[in-house]
Amino acid sequence: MDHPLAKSRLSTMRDARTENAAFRAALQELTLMLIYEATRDAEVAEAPIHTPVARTTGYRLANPPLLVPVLRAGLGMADQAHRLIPEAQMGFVGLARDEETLQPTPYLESLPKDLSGLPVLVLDPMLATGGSMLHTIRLLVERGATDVTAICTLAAPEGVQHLADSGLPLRVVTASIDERLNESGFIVPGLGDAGDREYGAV
Ligand SMILES: O=P(O)(O)OC[C@H]1O[C@H](OP(=O)(O)OP(=O)(O)O)[C@H](O)[C@@H]1O
Ligand SMILES: O=c1cc[nH]c(=O)[nH]1
Ligand SMILES: [Mg+2]
Repeated sequence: MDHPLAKSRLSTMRDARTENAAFRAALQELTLMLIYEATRDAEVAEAPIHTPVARTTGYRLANPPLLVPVLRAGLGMADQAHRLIPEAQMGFVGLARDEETLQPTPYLESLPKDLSGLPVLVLDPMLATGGSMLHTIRLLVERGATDVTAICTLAAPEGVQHLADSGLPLRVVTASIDERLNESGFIVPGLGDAGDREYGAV
């Protein structure tokens, strides 16, 4: 997504001087824009409605998606996404990346059993090596999902390539593909550890 307002919110998030509360606020506003972009081609159902003046056609999402925030950092996107799509169901995945191996360690999985026919929007601000997103998407595909969109505020080229190489059915909506990963697996220039910047260091 390329939009001046998205760039402005992402810059607030990147700025090391931005405190937790302002970081969460900017993430919420950017989430609104990313969800708006991700649902641009969503199927709509029509039904006749009456305005105070005339009869016209009303629209709603034909097949509301499942929202899946990846804890912790994705939790900061969940309420905003739900506000935009209140009829959506929500599932949860909890992962913490091992600082040495960079592999995701799963600690929570709360998803509907059957996802066939259901579009899924995965919410995680960061796509770095792509390991956490791939783990999450595999859980979804195992349950029959065939239409998965990863919503990330920013991504590393290495992570995008990792997802592309997986051959899994997915697309990525992001406000930026940054330069690279550094030797510690952090996105450069990035914004640091998204979970810590939302909620404090663990
Ligand atoms: O693409 P990857 O290399 O897998 O890295 C991305 C993951 O790292 C962050 O979570 P983290 O493990 O820091 O957990 P947190 O949200 O609890 O801080 C981020 O929110 C992603 O889930
Ligand atoms: O730069 C990064 C990489 C992984 N996870 C984060 O929160 N930030
Ligand atoms: Mg983190």
